[in-house]
Amino acid sequence: MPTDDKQPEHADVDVLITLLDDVPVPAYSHPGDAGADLVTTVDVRLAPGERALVPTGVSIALPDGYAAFVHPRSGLATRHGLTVVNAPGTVDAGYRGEIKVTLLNTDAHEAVELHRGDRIAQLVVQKVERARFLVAERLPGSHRGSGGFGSSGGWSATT
Ligand SMILES: O=c1ccn([C@H]2C[C@H](O)[C@@H](COP(=O)(O)OP(=O)(O)OP(=O)(O)O)O2)c(=O)[nH]1
Ligand SMILES: [Mg+2]
Repeated sequence: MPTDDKQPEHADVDVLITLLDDVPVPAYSHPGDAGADLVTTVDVRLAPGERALVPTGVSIALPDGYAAFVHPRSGLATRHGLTVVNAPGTVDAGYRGEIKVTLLNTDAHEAVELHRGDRIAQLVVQKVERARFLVAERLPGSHRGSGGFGSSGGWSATT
């Protein structure tokens, strides 16, 4: 079993990983962090409004009952408007391909330049429930009912 100094001393789950490139094992920056950072293996330049599918050089085998979610990094989002189009991207337990990140430059004016090795997103490993969907004639009542999409107010935007 490969080991890495940066791996947390106490982990909740072991996840097998293969490194498809010369990249670091995804690491948590601080104890207690939820997301382990993923890097890009390529240089990318995203024009305003442009998106790209960016390889990370890692593939993983999650245990059954887990999924991993590809989240944006808040610093890149705040400073450059860089986000993950499908945030959070879902990595299924059965997926053995390379994890990729669909980055989007939401900035209206500035291009974003990323270089090989830059940390571009973070991977959150979580337990997930699988549901059995049971078709019913009608659903049990609830306080919310069918209200949604701003039904609780607190919305000052006008169109
Ligand atoms: O940000 C992401 C999202 C997904 N994936 C990989 C892992 C995931 O298990 C697979 C499929 O993702 P998803 O189910 O979201 O995509 P889809 O468009 O429904 O494709 P598929 O028909 O293959 O399920 O793609 C990534 O590498 N990065
Ligand atoms: Mg799918």
